[in-house]
Amino acid sequence: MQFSKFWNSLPFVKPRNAPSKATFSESNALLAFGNLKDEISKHLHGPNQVDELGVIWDLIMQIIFGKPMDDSKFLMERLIQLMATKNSTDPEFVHFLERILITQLWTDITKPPTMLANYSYRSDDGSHYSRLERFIQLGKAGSHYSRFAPIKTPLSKLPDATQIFDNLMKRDENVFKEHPSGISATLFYLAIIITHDLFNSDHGDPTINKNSSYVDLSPLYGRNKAEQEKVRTGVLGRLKPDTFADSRILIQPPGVGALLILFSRNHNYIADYLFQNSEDGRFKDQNNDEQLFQTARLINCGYFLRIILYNYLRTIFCLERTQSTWILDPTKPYGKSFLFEPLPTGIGNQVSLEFNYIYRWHPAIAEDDEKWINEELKRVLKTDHPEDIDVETFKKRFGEWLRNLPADPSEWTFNNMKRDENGNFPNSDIANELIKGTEKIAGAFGANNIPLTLRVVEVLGIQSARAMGVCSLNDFRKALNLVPYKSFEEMTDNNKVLVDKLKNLYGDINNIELYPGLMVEKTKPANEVGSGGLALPFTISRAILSDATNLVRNDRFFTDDANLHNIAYWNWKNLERPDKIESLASGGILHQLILKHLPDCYPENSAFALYPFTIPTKTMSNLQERGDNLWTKIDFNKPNPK
Ligand code: HEM
Ligand SMILES: [Ca+2]
Repeated sequence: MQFSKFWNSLPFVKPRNAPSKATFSESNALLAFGNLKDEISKHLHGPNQVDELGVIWDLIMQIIFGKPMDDSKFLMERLIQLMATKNSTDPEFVHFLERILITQLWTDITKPPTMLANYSYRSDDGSHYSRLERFIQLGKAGSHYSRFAPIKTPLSKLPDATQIFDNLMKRDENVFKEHPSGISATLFYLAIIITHDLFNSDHGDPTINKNSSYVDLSPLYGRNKAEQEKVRTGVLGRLKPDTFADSRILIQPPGVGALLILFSRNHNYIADYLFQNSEDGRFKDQNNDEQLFQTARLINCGYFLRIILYNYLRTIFCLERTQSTWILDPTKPYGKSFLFEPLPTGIGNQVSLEFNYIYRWHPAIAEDDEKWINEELKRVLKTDHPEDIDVETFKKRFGEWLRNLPADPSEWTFNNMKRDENGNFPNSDIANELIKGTEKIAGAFGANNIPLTLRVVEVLGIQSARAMGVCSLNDFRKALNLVPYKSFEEMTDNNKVLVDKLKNLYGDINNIELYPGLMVEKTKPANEVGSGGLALPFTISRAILSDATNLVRNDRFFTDDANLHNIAYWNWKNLERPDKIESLASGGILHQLILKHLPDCYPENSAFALYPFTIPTKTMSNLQERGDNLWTKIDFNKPNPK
């Protein structure tokens, strides 16, 4: 309970120096408390006075500071005795004590309830994540996007979307700008899995998100029952070999599919392990496909989250340059305390339109991947010039291509990789894509670094945003409680060329649309601990943290229901390597999947396994910054799996 609310609820306290209005200072609060204690003691008489005051005071402190109660002291019982004896002589005082007691009892139980006895697994389509009957659809696949920011300034006389792309966003030929913090393409392969988990806009109605609003590995497991059934074997909770559900991954650079296959293999490893080792014997029954599948999925999603927190976010914060293994963990419980309401967990989530645009990170595409995508798009869109295709033809041909894929995803392939007789891709093919991804430097954020071949995708994005009434960059900033930009100069860090272009296209700083604005605004300084890992555009760098916190904290399978029973007492150390390897990883987890599921492809101490999200030369210089000798224990050579 908030202190000020509690304070105002007290019936007779008129402290000296108490704050008169909503303003609050801790010293005033303490003074006021002194007064409260005096006031209470006036109502206590006889030999037990001091003792009784102690009982009441302990209870008040427990309510306010959320301290656990030592029930061996029988506080509750003694308070009841006190109330019973005083009721006839001092009813007002007893009324006050009752209020304290009832307040404590009432706040003990979370309202509305945050855990239910059923639905302990992730549903196939993201329904039933919120435990409130009214909200069981929240974030379900096929829902509308939510909207984050209201439109305060109507946008007017907007330039043609192609003009915006060509002037502000297009990567000029042979002018690839490298990422200033040495981030590798592999970091963005993970980012692509995250974004394809959260966003899947319906071409027919872009206000609809065909995916669930939860980080639940839907690229692997599918977005509904039909998709999920296609990737499952129906036996012992296993997935089909090296199979994933989201066909959109097939036109991504092959490293994205390779990374997703690590999670596919990880699922089967977990399911097999549970079947063979379940401590409480719950998987004894060989027909128990469903329970094994669901439990393995919960655990696999747990690995996904851990990799996001311990590898991805740490690299984004540029923490590898320090000896600290700190992570920002949005799942932490924060209970009742002095000044704060408990911070809810597991309440459900629905991603917004605006965040779909916040996460379009096409400037980061590596130079070599750009070439690859261009060839893919030529094939998929049946044209020699994907950059010139119009939006309607793009939707039509992309749709056709998706529909013509084999119905069974275990027959899909990418980058011409061949499955063996068991249906698996060769370890070395998967490893090589990840290794190449770590070798490739990503593109820098900021203006004019989006591959030309994605022109139609960008034009479609800008046009859809207009049709749906997405707000301006400044309105978005206001909604996030960031000061709006006052001038083009401020927004671009005085980049004259950009200022001129923006003036010509938009006229007024408040007229700049959200998405083009995000792609053009100034970026955070590179290589600085805090946010310099990704060196994102200012507004994006702030927004993704709010979004990530909500996504993770509001997912009950990462919080309230992430209990040991639901995951069959899985030991998270299961995939750990020997201590001497773990001590090289700065707390990272991803190497555990790489080394386990791609055996004999990497030396155990390879920078490519331990730090896949920065190019190896950069990993070396980052680690050297730490001031210890960790870097000397790491093998920076490119592995050569066969
Ligand atoms: C590396 C190569 C990439 C390719 C070939 C690619 C391709 C595409 C395509 C074709 C679309 C339009 C999809 C549609 O309208 O159906 C799209 C949208 C999108 N892309 Fe990318 N992209 C790439 C990288 C990235 C990266 C690195 C991110 C961010 C981490 C990203 C985030 C998004 C998002 C959020 C959308 C909107 C999705 C939706 O609304 O359904 N993409 N991308
Ligand atoms: Ca999802």
